Amino acid sequence: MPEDATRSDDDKRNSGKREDYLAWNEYFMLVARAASMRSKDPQTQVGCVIVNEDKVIVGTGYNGLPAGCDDDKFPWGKGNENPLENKYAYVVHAEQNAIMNKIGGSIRGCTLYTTLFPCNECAKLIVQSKIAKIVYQNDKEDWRSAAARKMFQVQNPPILSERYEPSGREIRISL
Ligand SMILES: O=c1ccn([C@H]2C[C@H](O)[C@@H](COP(=O)(O)O)O2)c(=O)[nH]1
Repeated sequence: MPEDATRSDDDKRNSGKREDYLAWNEYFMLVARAASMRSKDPQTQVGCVIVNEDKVIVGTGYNGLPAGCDDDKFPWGKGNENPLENKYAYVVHAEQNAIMNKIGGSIRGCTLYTTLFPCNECAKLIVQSKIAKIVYQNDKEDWRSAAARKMFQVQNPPILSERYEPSGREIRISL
């Protein structure tokens, strides 16, 4: 029997590659979005992915408490007069976690995908790590992101930042 006779008609017609695969930007932003879903912050969930020049993910993170700090015992609010009772005193930012969690050595030249444009504190670490480019989804456009942009722009070469262009693709995943 010829080998071809064992293949279904569908197989024979579909001899090319799939065309609706995720684009790289969609893929990395989707992973950043998935990471953000681990956050316990009731207001703002941020996810971040660091990708090297070979398009390999070398770090991921989301905003959460430092190791050993119980999610149920530390505050998640932000309106308390006592700074010790606000989340800001404790939360590690998504970008900070992704940088801290990176596998391997240097992340020089990597691209950082984040669901929220980095604040000034994250920007300091991004600059020091020699990350080359930021792809972001949302921007609070406050003084913190302005300070971050200022630090990115004075680098030589500047750290590029690009707003993620939504593709319009909808993904429904049952877990
Ligand atoms: O670059 C950033 C900026 C902020 N975050 C985290 C820190 C907090 O958990 C939230 C911000 O909370 P708001 O209630 O919106 O002020 O986002 C981050 O991970 N990365």
